[in-house]
This record gives sequence, C-alpha cells and structure tokens, in this order.
Amino acid sequence: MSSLPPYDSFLLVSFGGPEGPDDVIPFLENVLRGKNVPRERMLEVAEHYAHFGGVSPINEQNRELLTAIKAEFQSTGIDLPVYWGNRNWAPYFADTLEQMKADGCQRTLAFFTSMFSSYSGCRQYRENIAAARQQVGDEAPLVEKVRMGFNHPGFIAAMAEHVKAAAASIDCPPSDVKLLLTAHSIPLSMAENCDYEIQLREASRLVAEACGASDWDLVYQSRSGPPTQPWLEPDVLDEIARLDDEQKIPALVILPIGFVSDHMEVMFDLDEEAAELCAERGIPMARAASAGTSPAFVKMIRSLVEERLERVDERPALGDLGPWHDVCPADCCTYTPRRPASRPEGASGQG
Ligand SMILES: C=CC1=C(C)c2cc3[nH]c(cc4nc(cc5[nH]c(cc1n2)c(C)c5CCC(=O)O)C(CCC(=O)O)=C4C)c(C)c3C=C
Ligand SMILES: [Fe+2]
Ligand SMILES: [Fe+2]
Repeated sequence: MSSLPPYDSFLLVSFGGPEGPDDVIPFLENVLRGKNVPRERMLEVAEHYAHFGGVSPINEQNRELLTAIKAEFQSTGIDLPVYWGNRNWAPYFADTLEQMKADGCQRTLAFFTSMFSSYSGCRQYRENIAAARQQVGDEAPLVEKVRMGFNHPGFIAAMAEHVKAAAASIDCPPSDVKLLLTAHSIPLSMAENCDYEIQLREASRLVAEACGASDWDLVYQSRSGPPTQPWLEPDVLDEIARLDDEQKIPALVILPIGFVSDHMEVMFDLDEEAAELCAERGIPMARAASAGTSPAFVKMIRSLVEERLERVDERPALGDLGPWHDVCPADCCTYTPRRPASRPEGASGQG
C-alpha cells in the first residue's frame, strides 16, 4: 500500500514576467542567469518589453487561466485548491510552496505551462521546484507534474480552432493558406537531449490534419544565443522570406504552437516583426491565438488532473507517440550549457 498522502492541491507552474518598467532588467537577469547569451541580446529584448510599457501580459494571462481552471474544477467536482508559482518573477515557487505548507497541503499536482519537453519546460522546472522545496524545509508539499499534453485531443482541438478562426479572418479556408507553426528556438545542444522537436512536429502534423491545412511547416522564433552557437532553425522571418521568394505566399497563418499564451515573444516576434515583413511583401497574414483560456485547453488540464486522481481510466492521446510519461525518467531533458553556469545547479533562472 502506498504511504503517500492523496493529492490535495493543484499548482500552475509558469515562467513569470515583468509587471512594470523597473522589473524588466531584473526579470531578464533571472531568465538568463548562467546562460551563454550575450548582454547585447538581453538589452535588445529589454527594448521589446519597454515598447509595451515594461509589462509582459504573461502574468495576467496566468491569472485568467487560474480563474478558468478553478471554474472548470468546480463544475466537474474536483475539490482541489489552486495555486500558482513562477521561475523568473513573483509569485516565486518558494513563496507559493510556503503558503501551501501553511495551508496544510502535502501533495500537489502540477501543470507546467509548457506543452513540449525541453530542459527549460521540463527538467529546469523540476530543479527549481526541488530547490524551492529545500528552501521551505520539512513538510514542504510534494510536487508531481501531470504528463505533457502536446498530443492531447483537447490541445490539438484548441489549436485547430484557432487556426480556422485566423484563416477566416483573412477570408481563406485553412486548406488554402500556408500554415507556419512556431516554437521557441533552443540550442541544438539542448535539443539533442529531449523530445522537443519530435513532439512539436507531431503536434503540428495533428493540428494541420485537424483543420485541413495541407501546406504547413514547423519554424522557430525568439533565438537568443550568440551567432556562433547553433540553434533550431529555420527562423520564422527567414522562412517567410524564403518561401515568398520561391513562390509568392498567397495567404499566411502563423500559429505559436510552442507557447500557451500570447505573451511578449509572441507579440513582438510575430505581431510586430512577422506582421511588418508580411505587410512589406503584400502577404495577407493572420496570427492564430495561442491556447490561452480556450475551453478545450482548460478541459485538457482538467482531464490530465482527472487521470492522476484516477477518476478516469483513459489517457487520451492522438497520433503516433501515445500518452507521454507521468514520471520523468532520470535522464529526461538534461542540458549542460557549453559555458559553466554561474549559479549552482537547481538555482532558478533561464528561459
Ligand atoms: C537556452 C534556451 C533559452 C534561452 C536562452 C531563452 C531566453 C529567453 N526566453 C524568454 C522568454 C520566454 N521563454 C519562454 C519559453 C521558453 N524558452 C525556452 C528556451 C530559452 N529561452 C524554451 C525551451 C521555452 C519553452 C518552454 C518553456 O519554458 O515554457 C517563454 C514562455 C513561457 C510560458 O510559460 O509560456 C517566455 C516568456 C526571454 C525573455 C529570453 C531572453 C532573452
Ligand atoms: Fe522531460
Ligand atoms: Fe525562452
């Protein structure tokens, strides 16, 4: 018989973002601590944030997601209090776990706002949480993540709906558009040790199939490394230019499949830069919304929780990869930056 206490709470695990101009540099220093990213790139990204008043929409979007999750749990009889903690900005994990401990939580189910496995979206969160639990000390709640939902029917349905809506906004059926699905680029040395690309390609294929878009490609954005370091390619802007040079793009839909909310990277890289490039080239373009609080996405989160509460037997997954693991194997999503990190392993910080 298991000696573990039953799950008694839910934790939304996320990235965090600045809430005003004075927060931007300390936030970016948290994100990039120990990373091989030139300071000029950090200052360039700080400009993107400054352009939007120093406020990233990510925290507000997470508050909205928490509200939607609470309502979904309530309407389906899941009686778990809901908490939220971040890697790079308040509320930080240690503060949230302290509060949870004070509230008597012993074992929590966590949903990470990353649909795809990478060091940043999987292992680093687990390291951050382990460090926060140590900080909280005895009786810090146990934290167990739900499985990655990249091929869950709820996520695929939400993404396909958003592509259809975007295509409709430029008066085109999805079958007639070029569909570019974008994700955060990562160093090849990180990509080698995780299933990021495989999962992204599979989810992209499933979304394209679900909305009837036959002409699609997976591309990357938000690269931050020095030019000497290889990162995943092609870059979204380069690919738009290349495809349009090769054969004029009649209509373009861009879906940020790699991000669950329309935060700064989406607003700057796609709504500003890609939109500008398309306008210059006369390409009709619509950016599809990320998952956000789409009902299908919120139901997916509930469904992943229900699995772990053993309220249901099924573990829904579309396509060829099957339901992802609940418990990460020891070597899941490892990453050794080329240059040694300046903080001990387990410390917070990085995209
Ligand atoms: C070495 C890899 C990465 C660097 C360097 C990096 C820099 C960087 N990132 C942001 C902002 C965001 N990144 C987000 C997600 C994200 N970032 C990486 C990798 C690096 N980022 C990955 C693999 C991912 C996807 C998985 C994940 O952690 O979510 C996000 C979205 C977070 C969310 O919860 O939606 C943001 C925002 C900045 C500003 C930055 C430095 C210039
Ligand atoms: Fe992993
Ligand atoms: Fe990042």
